[in-house]
Amino acid sequence: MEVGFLGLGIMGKAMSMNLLKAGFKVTVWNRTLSKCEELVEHGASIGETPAAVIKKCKYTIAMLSDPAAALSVVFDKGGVLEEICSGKGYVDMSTVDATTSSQINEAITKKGGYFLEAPVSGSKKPAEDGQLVILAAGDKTLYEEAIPAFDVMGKKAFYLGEVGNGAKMKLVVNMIMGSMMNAFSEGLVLADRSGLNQQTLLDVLDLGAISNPMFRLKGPTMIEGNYPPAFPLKHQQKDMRLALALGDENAVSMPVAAASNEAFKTARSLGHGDSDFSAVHERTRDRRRF
Ligand SMILES: NC(=O)C1=CN([C@@H]2O[C@H](COP(=O)(O)OP(=O)(O)OC[C@H]3O[C@@H](n4cnc5c(N)ncnc54)[C@H](OP(=O)(O)O)[C@@H]3O)[C@@H](O)[C@H]2O)C=CC1
Ligand SMILES: O=CCCC(=O)O
Repeated sequence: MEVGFLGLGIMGKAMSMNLLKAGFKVTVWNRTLSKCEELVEHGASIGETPAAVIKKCKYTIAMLSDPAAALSVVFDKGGVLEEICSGKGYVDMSTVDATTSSQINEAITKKGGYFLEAPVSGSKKPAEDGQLVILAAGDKTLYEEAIPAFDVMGKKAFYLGEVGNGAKMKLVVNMIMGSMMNAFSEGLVLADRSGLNQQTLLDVLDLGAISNPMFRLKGPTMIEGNYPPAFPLKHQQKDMRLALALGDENAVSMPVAAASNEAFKTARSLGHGDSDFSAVHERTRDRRRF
């Protein structure tokens, strides 16, 4: 199957590589062209613009940083809308808000194309291992046609109904994750400052009811003060911001998420935006501030 792929960041690179390895013919595009090289070495072709990729492929997947990027790739010059037409499917797997997804859906369907949003749970390693959890919503036919690709990229795909539901589910999940990360970070600092061994705290947590893969994976590197980017902090803060906006729309009070968003914003302002989101720990343990 011939598939287009737009956006070769941490996630897009791993996901498109898996498609190539599984035998898909993949045409890639990335704003920074040099990121296409490794994919080309593994057999991918390059499209010069998003429009060129759409023209060549029946199905195109996008994995872009945020709503501004997702909209730009569709609506700007050389964008998806220039070539999308009847019989072509566009699957946006970026984490965006429901309004952005709906705008893209409307524009694509107006031109005869069909659209699916399909944000994912799971980070760099699950993307490399084809173990993502896919939260799809939108055109049911396109969902069914995308299953062979979803089976390569993920371990489970959910179909959640109308466009917007995938985006909302993803934001709820990441809002919980971001709040958990802040509580975890505060716990590590509290243990340390009150004279406890942080590794022992990790061992205790791992044996109890709140044991989870995130604490297990991030705990040791947070203790070391090491934050190699798997999920960039700037994207986690974007997700907290979008989740809080969803809370506003639905009059849901979320003081824990709001405080976590402030912590991520502070960490961004301290220069940790491109580090892993666990670098919010640098803000928590900064003695000059707290
Ligand atoms: N990393 C993770 O663990 C996870 C991330 N996500 C979500 O997936 C998406 C991608 O994440 P990730 O791969 O980590 O992010 P990266 O920052 O590594 O990659 C972002 C991609 O978006 C492109 N991009 C950014 N702005 C623009 C623009 N204006 N026009 C065109 N392209 C643009 C970048 O191009 P360029 O190379 O030129 O900068 C790059 O290809 C995000 O929505 C994120 O929230 C979801 C699950 C897990
Ligand atoms: O959006 C990023 C999610 C990261 C994860 O699920 O581990």
